[in-house]
Amino acid sequence: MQHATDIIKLESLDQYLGCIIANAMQEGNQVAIWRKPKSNFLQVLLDKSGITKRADLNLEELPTGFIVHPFEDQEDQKAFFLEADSYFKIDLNLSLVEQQEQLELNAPIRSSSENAQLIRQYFAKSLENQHSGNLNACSKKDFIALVENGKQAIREGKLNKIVPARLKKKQLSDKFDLVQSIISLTKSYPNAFINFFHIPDLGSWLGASPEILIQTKGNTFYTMSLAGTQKAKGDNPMKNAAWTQKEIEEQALVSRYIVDCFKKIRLREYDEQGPKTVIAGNLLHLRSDFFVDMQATNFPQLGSVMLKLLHPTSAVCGMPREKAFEFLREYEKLDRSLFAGFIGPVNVEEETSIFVNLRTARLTEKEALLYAGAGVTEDSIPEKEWEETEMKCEIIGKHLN
Ligand SMILES: C=C(O[C@@H]1C=C(C(=O)O)C=C[C@H]1O)C(=O)O
Repeated sequence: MQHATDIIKLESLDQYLGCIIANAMQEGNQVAIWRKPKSNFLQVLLDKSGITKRADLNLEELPTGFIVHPFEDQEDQKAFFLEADSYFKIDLNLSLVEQQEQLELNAPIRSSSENAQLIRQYFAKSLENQHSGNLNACSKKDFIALVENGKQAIREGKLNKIVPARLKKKQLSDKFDLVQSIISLTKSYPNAFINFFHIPDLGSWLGASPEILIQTKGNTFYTMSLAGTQKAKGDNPMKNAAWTQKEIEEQALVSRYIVDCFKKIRLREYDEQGPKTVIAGNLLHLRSDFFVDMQATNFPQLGSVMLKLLHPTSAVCGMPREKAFEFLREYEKLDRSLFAGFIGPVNVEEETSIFVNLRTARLTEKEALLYAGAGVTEDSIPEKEWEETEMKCEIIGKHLN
């Protein structure tokens, strides 16, 4: 660690963060930066090995790190894993000087605009050679046809629910500054999991996920079912929210899916709370919370067991899962890549918090790729599902300037 006194030479937290990210990229390191919901800390983890590692999903046995798993099941049943060669956190409520003892600065000091330029150079130039699947933005007409197709499959009894997704592209302006985007996301979405990660082989992703896939902390296991979407309106959007039967059913299907996973492993003692209305950016969702005491139920590895059973949940894929997956492969044709996969810190400060990779953007030198899906049931109105994906894309899109 370089002497903390150098930190005094920095003007702001933004400049500090820029120095850390730019340097990590320049050195070929993998980096993950996140801010957990309702937290004041930006957590920073660097893997300096230069190797893109893969790890088993036995979370309890993993060292401190950050896990990244694509939407699609992996043949080797492993995930990408950044191992913490360096880990520290920044208190967003304190000045740099007040916390200099806790911070690292192994980076040359550059101005914020130099950092922004440098960071951008390390975003992928083009994705064409990294992808076998479709990387085209989806038109409104095509998405509506896809939703109609899904409704038809539901009417024919092939599916109960399907979650088609689409890709939207947004040009990045010359003044795009990753650090400004990260900071503005942390300020705008206090309830979200704000994340940025850069893995040279996988690219650079920035997101604000509202959805925990699994969390373990002490003896408590937690998961949630999150579905049903409407725009937050008025001064007191939570109070004004009224849910239709379509949304209530859509969310209930996700809860049922979670309970079915518990049943598979004969876990009977869990605490289910909700559903209640929650806010994510300018959207409202319905959410139920599930808690399990891992000690009382004698399930110390519940985090790993449930991770393997839950992903992909019917909130991002559909139900029944296999049929929904086949449907998406045939009709959606999108290479979802890491979108709707899972990401998050593993065994960091004795806690594992893995989120569904939603409300996310893949950053390339010139443009951002935004991904969003919408839960379709028999009663879906295709035009409204399109609008829902537009709003979901905007959650990240409007912070990329
Ligand atoms: C698929 C997405 O979100 C999921 C789908 C939702 C829905 O269909 O209403 C709501 C929350 C998420 O579980 C997305 O953000 O792209």
